[in-house]
Amino acid sequence: MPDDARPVSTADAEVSDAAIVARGLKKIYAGTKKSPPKEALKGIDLTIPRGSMFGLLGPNGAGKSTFINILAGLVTKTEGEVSIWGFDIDKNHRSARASIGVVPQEISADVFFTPKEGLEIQAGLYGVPKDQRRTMEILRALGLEDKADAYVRMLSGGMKRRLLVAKAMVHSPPILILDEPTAGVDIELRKQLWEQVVEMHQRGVTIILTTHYLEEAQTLCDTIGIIHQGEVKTVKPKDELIASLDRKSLMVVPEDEITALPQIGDACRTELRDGALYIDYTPSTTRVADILAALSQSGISVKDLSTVEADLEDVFMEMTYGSDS
Ligand SMILES: Nc1ncnc2c1ncn2[C@@H]1O[C@H](COP(=O)(O)OP(=O)(O)OP(=O)(O)O)[C@@H](O)[C@H]1O
Repeated sequence: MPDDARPVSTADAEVSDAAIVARGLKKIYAGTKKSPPKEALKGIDLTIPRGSMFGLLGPNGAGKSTFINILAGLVTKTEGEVSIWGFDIDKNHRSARASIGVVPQEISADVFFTPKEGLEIQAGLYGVPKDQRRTMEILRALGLEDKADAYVRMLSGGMKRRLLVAKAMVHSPPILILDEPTAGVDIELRKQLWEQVVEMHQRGVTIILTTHYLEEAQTLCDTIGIIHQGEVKTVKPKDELIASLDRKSLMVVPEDEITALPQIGDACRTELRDGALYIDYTPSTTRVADILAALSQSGISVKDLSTVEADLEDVFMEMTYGSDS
């Protein structure tokens, strides 16, 4: 990657410090006789920090694949600017492209080559000189060393996915993008794949992933972007995002059976389930002490209690389905 291709005159220092920067990015797919043009991205601004494990979330049709395909050079943007690792995708196309490895959604493993041959061919396509290739090292990192010379058709589904990750890494890009890498993969294989991705992240690779499994994003990602109907709804560190949802739930196990719901202020929603009392409240306006005082006034003695934090799923619902109305 030539150093002189780095942006020097760009006033925006953020561009050279970020893994990905998109500004006013629009994509309008042309219409056909049967369907009108589709504005899949409506001028999005998005900055993905270097070194992050970034989760790009959004419901079906939100524009995630369109965004990723623009980064991968598979879809042409209609308007706006994008830089990858500081390289503008129009002005420095080759360096921008060399800075990312993309793991596609679909398994399209080439059955005619062994994993080792497949990686060598991919490295050739990226112009990696023979003496700089890391074929066996990459296969080892992805737990495929002993399958280096196997027929690809003999590999399990999980191994084929890991082979796709290996192929995306042949040119040692600083950014790895995984588009729904675990859709339809069973839990054990998903775990294995993530272990390897986490290891790559620990070695310094910036990871960007889209997934439908919010639990996965919550466990793995440090930063989350939510995209909905072609617009970025939010980008925040995960913990901040979850905390920003001013909602918690208190579960109270009473000493004696509760027959009527107690009155606990207007801001709280109460519900009886399986003998326990669930109280949803907004931590910014209601203190747990006030709730406990109200319970005591209603003659309820508390045997046990625990709080349940909001999770990414709650945030996601609020940012997407909540904003439809
Ligand atoms: N080639 C295309 N031609 C026309 N419209 C398209 C094309 N590709 C995608 N779209 C439309 O653009 C919008 C965004 O699609 P995109 O695939 O980017 O969403 P997504 O968030 O990746 O969804 P999913 O999670 O289902 O993959 C959708 O309304 C989709 O129907």
